[in-house]
Amino acid sequence: MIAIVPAAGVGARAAQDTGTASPIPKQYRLLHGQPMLRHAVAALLAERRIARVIVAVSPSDAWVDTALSGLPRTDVFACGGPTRAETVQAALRASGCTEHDWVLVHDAARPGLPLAALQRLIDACVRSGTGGLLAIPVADTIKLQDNDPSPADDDMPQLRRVAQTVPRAGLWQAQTPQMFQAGVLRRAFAEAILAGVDMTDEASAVEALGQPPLLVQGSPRNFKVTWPEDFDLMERWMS
Ligand SMILES: Nc1ccn([C@@H]2O[C@H](COP(=O)(O)OP(=O)(O)OP(=O)(O)O)[C@@H](O)[C@H]2O)c(=O)n1
Ligand SMILES: C[C@](O)(CO)[C@H](O)COP(=O)(O)O
Repeated sequence: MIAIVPAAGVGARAAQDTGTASPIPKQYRLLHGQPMLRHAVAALLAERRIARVIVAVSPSDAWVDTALSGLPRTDVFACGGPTRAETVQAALRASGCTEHDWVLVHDAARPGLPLAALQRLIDACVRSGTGGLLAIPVADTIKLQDNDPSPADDDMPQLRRVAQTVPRAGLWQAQTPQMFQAGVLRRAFAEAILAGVDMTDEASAVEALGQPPLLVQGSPRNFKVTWPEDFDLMERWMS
């Protein structure tokens, strides 16, 4: 069993408060004294069934060696692509995994993964022989925006209205890790590209193959650090 950590993003949304692109991608910003990426990799290494963690970074990355120095069972590939899906696909190609090897894909931007949640996912997938993902049931009432925002001006930001309330029963928010056998993932990526599926996660590619993944209870702690204010929130969880 291996893990792939896509870490080739630029963190544009997290840099929005600065008004300019952050000079350092979010996965290298410090949380509780260590780079976010190091926390994400260490969370995977805590599970001994994961034999190896592959971290996929941008070919122009200048930070990864320092961020991960001294971590065992960890390899870095400079195979990052323009999208998360392309980064994961390139890492999978480079991994040398055989058809039936289990692969867990976990965002560098989710440094708070609890060991218990990781173990729930691995146990459920291995016992059932089916791929799956961590996810949490939606807790809020869900609104769909209309398509007609008011124009923004100096005094007033752009305002939107509700088009409708979407029933939330049965809706889950997808997290990572997402765990599949390497052969399934390879076929899913290849077919999703041909069919033009918008792959924001691995599960959507596998769903398009007609193989429904398992939904395994994730954790609020495992949220994706995406916006500027998320760093403070994650710091608080970690302390
Ligand atoms: N071309 C890309 C884009 C994203 N990722 C990784 O995919 C994960 C989830 O993506 P996200 O949180 O959206 O990160 P960014 O793409 O960096 O963020 P943004 O969309 O705000 O720029 C992150 O670990 C990110 O580094 C990647 O490996 N390759
Ligand atoms: C994979 C993921 O983290 C599941 O929630 C998410 O889809 C990544 O999306 P992003 O748009 O790349 O942040």
